[in-house]
Amino acid sequence: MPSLPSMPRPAVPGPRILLVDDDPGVLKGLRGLLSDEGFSPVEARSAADAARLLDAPGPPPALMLLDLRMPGETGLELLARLPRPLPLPVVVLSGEASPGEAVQALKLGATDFVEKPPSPERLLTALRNALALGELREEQQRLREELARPGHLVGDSPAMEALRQLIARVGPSDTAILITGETGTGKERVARALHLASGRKGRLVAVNCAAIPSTLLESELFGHERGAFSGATSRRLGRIEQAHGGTLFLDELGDMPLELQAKLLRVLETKEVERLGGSLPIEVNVRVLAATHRDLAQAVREGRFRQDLYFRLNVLPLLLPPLRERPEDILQLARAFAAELAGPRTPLELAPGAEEALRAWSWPGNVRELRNFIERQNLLRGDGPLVLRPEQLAGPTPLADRRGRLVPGEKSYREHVDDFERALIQAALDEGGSIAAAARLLRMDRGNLYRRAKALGLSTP
Ligand SMILES: Nc1ncnc2c1ncn2[C@@H]1O[C@H](COP(=O)(O)OP(=O)(O)OP(=O)(O)O)[C@@H](O)[C@H]1O
Repeated sequence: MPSLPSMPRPAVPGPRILLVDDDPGVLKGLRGLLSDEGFSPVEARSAADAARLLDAPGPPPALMLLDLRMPGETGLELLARLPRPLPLPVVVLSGEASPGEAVQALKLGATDFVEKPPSPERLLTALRNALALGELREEQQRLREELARPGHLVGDSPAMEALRQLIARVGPSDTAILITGETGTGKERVARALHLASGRKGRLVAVNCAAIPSTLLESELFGHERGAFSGATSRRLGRIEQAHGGTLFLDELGDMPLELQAKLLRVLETKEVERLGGSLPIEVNVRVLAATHRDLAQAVREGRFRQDLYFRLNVLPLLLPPLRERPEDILQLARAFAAELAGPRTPLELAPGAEEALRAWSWPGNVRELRNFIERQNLLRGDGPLVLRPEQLAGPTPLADRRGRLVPGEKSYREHVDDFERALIQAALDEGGSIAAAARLLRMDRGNLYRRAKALGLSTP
């Protein structure tokens, strides 16, 4: 076969750089330098011209190189009136006489400044760094928006991909679903995603069966008529009725007392609920989602969980793997939490070894622990960048070491207190073997202990 003559490949246009300078000589020099380096320069002879170009429809240039001293509106004035966050990264060009103005420009959001006349190496380095930072910020903004979407699950690991597909498939059905997985793996978030995928018009009503004392759980779920028991001064709708037309999410179902399990099974089978003290069953249309970090099959064998309810809920089991089994998700989640907590203008930086340390850490509190970790580092950074370092991942201070040497600035007062509290609660959980026993050991309210343990990233027995 005759070979085709080779066609010249069309050049891919490089990033568009908006050059703003009133001096035609400077513009000419910059244009030559940047074109040779593969950029596509766009020129403006005044701040007003630049503002017009930025207002034009279509995506803005990738970066603006802005002279500060110009007749009419100055570079600083232009910078000050641009929307926040800045629509593009800005590097300023400042004459030697204007270091104060350069500092002012940085305060107004410019990424860097280069003195005039610029050395080509310095200028190109500044442009490349600013472009890289701009890309990072865009990525942060995208992650932040993703995380803010209710029910959105961050993570591209095969396990998360499979989970997303499963949610899309089973979300729209009315089948009850049991979501299992260690503490903090995202069970509640998955429940939210399932509710959104269901298209049901009603609300998602969540009940945490471990946080509500068992004596109150029944009236919380089923509601009561006036006078049903002492203190029932008026009729109250239970959570099951509140979820009518929507989804009832029973979190920590493994902690539901056996008698209530029987009542719940009846609701699932008859689609009716009876308020405490009421005489008539009320029809309800609810989709039930349940979650637990316990091994329910084991609980069934031990007689702590009803087998019939387990079978009824386990038609579509959905298992969330622990974070340590999907290390590909760790960095992506960390970046999403950083974008959420520190804002898109403070990208997450990783010191050498940090990525390895993040992947190597066992994350016993899973995604919640990772989020708490990023939140802590964000609080500690003050005005500085959000940098993760391997040594920040050293485990909680053991109780016995709490009188160890203090390293200046290493940890805040709050972090020391959290470390101490974490170790104390962990010790009580180890000793007691259950939330109730640990709460007794610490003479603490059970619900309160449960919430503190969660907040500190501990898994509860
Ligand atoms: N894939 C994910 N993407 C984004 N955020 C997540 C993801 N998984 C978990 N999270 C976040 O991590 C935190 C813990 O998640 P969640 O409360 O859903 O866990 P859980 O498994 O229900 O925990 P528990 O068993 O302790 O009740 C929440 O802030 C949640 O938004």
